[in-house]
Amino acid sequence: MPELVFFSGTMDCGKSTLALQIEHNRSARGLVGMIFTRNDRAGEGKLSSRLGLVTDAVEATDGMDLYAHLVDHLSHGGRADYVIADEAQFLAPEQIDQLARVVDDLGIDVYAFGITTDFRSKLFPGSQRLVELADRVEVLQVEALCWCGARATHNARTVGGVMVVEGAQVVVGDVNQSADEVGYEVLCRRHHRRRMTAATAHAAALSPDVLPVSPA
Ligand SMILES: Nc1ncnc2c1ncn2[C@@H]1O[C@H](COP(=O)(O)OP(=O)(O)O)[C@@H](O)[C@H]1O
Ligand SMILES: Cc1cn([C@H]2C[C@H](O)[C@@H](COP(=O)(O)O)O2)c(=O)[nH]c1=O
Repeated sequence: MPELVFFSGTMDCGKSTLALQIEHNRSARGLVGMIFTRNDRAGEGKLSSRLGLVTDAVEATDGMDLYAHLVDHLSHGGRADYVIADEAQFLAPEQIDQLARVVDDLGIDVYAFGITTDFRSKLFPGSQRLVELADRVEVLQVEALCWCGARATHNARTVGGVMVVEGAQVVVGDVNQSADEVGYEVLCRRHHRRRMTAATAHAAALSPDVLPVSPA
């Protein structure tokens, strides 16, 4: 049975790498995929991983009907044995419905990859719809870690290393950004709730308030 599978996890846990591996393994066996992406850091129409691999993809723009795109492709003699959708959190809920229709009406497997929640721990609309519709939700096996060593479950947005909680839901960016840039850091829930990033934890550890005081 064809499936809609949602591979989810925090930022930097290997989702795009897995998407590229699935693409590689299938194309090595002569299968042909249709790859969608949206707002990849490498630029429009790219699916990239931090391991340095990148492939061309179809940019899923606002209002684009992904089901109609597939039907048009197939009816013009194109082939699609499976579909990959990376950065699926950025897709509109209607586009997730269209991907479900690809599975049900065209009998094609769809593998979607994305982060579930934003920097405020709120579901992205596209991810919410995937959780609602997917046949399976798979959490990636490679755990991203919080600075404290616990499993990272949340995405923090940072400015100069300090966690922020105001701003637009969508701001394309990366982890390990330099000091003044807007960036992201993955944290465990405890430290996300306390807004404690690696930089602020380090600063607190250096503060005289928390240093052990030797008796005079
Ligand atoms: N220099 C490196 N050496 C080995 N693994 C790396 C290196 N850089 C990144 N990675 C791996 O790549 C993962 C990020 O992969 P990526 O597919 O870009 O993540 P995602 O799409 O989930 O944001 C990291 O969690 C890590 O496992
Ligand atoms: C938490 C969060 C993330 N984003 C952006 C930042 C990146 O461009 C992508 C995630 O990409 P990755 O391959 O999973 O690292 O999402 C955002 O726009 N808003 C957020 O709240």
